[in-house]
Amino acid sequence: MKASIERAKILIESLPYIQQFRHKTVVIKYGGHAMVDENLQRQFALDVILLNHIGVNVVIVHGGGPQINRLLDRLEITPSYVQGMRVTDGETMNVVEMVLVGRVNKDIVGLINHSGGKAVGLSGRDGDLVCARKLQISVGADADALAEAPPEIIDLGRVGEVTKINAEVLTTLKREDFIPVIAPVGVGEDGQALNINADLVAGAIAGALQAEKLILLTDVEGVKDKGGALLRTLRAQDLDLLIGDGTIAGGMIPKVNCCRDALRQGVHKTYIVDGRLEHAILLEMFTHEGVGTEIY
Ligand SMILES: Nc1ncnc2c1ncn2[C@@H]1O[C@H](COP(=O)(O)OP(=O)(O)O)[C@@H](O)[C@H]1O
Ligand SMILES: CC(=O)N[C@@H](CCC(=O)OP(=O)(O)O)C(=O)O
Repeated sequence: MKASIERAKILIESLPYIQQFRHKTVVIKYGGHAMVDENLQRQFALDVILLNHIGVNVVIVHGGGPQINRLLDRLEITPSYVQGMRVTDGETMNVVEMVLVGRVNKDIVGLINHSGGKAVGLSGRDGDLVCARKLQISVGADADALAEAPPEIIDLGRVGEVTKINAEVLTTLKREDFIPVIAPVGVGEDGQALNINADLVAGAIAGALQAEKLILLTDVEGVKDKGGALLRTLRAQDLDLLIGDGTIAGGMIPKVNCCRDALRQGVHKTYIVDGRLEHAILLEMFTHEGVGTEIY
């Protein structure tokens, strides 16, 4: 009986959070590195279903970088990245779309539905949900180079940046209480597929939906300082300094930038959380201490 009363108390402790998040939109980015094993994937699906059942509008955007690399490896294609973005030629684009839309997306949808939820899989090409243009990045001259050397424009191939989110398809799904699961492949101006970093898609969708929260699940406890200590909070205006001095690097750069953009677009709160933690989403949303790093 004592244990049952304790369980009831825990449920009651969640009440303020349930009241706070009911009817609010929460966008969760499920990174490829966070899809560690079947047990964790099941816990992720259960967290999402619970949120949906208590009236939270959950939208999932997933990645799948490591999963793409496994197939590229079998095809003997060597992946390459510039500033955390995959260089994507035509053949690589086919693999990206096959893996993200055909495999990873369907696995997540299958898991949620098999566990009692109602998920629908989409890519950014469905209903022109994620419109994009070709991304061109410039790599500045480094500190040792001549000051007048112009920055080099790098062509990443079929890599996109989001230009517009057509959210009608998401509002239609929401009316029937479906959980959208979105693969980060966008539609270019020529109607062709563009490969977009999943963090950037999640941020843009959170902005378009004016989400209450954007939660990025990854494979570290959160953003760390130079000494490797977890930063529980981080001001958006301090990000450039930390990127400039190399404290924030690699795949963490698009993550923090997408949190900053999302905040600018009106998203209320943004978090970078360790997806390797069981029930990471519930811990972040339903505990006073929270987990991971909040960027505000
Ligand atoms: N300051 C930092 N704090 C934490 N992680 C960092 C930092 N700078 C760079 N990283 C790296 O960013 C990685 C997360 O990015 P990425 O591997 O692209 O994740 P995902 O696959 O989840 O999108 C971490 O595993 C870590 O190696
Ligand atoms: C342009 C670009 O880099 N696209 C990413 C899309 C998948 C992704 O972002 O997956 P994670 O979140 O698991 O890293 C890629 O091709 O890997």
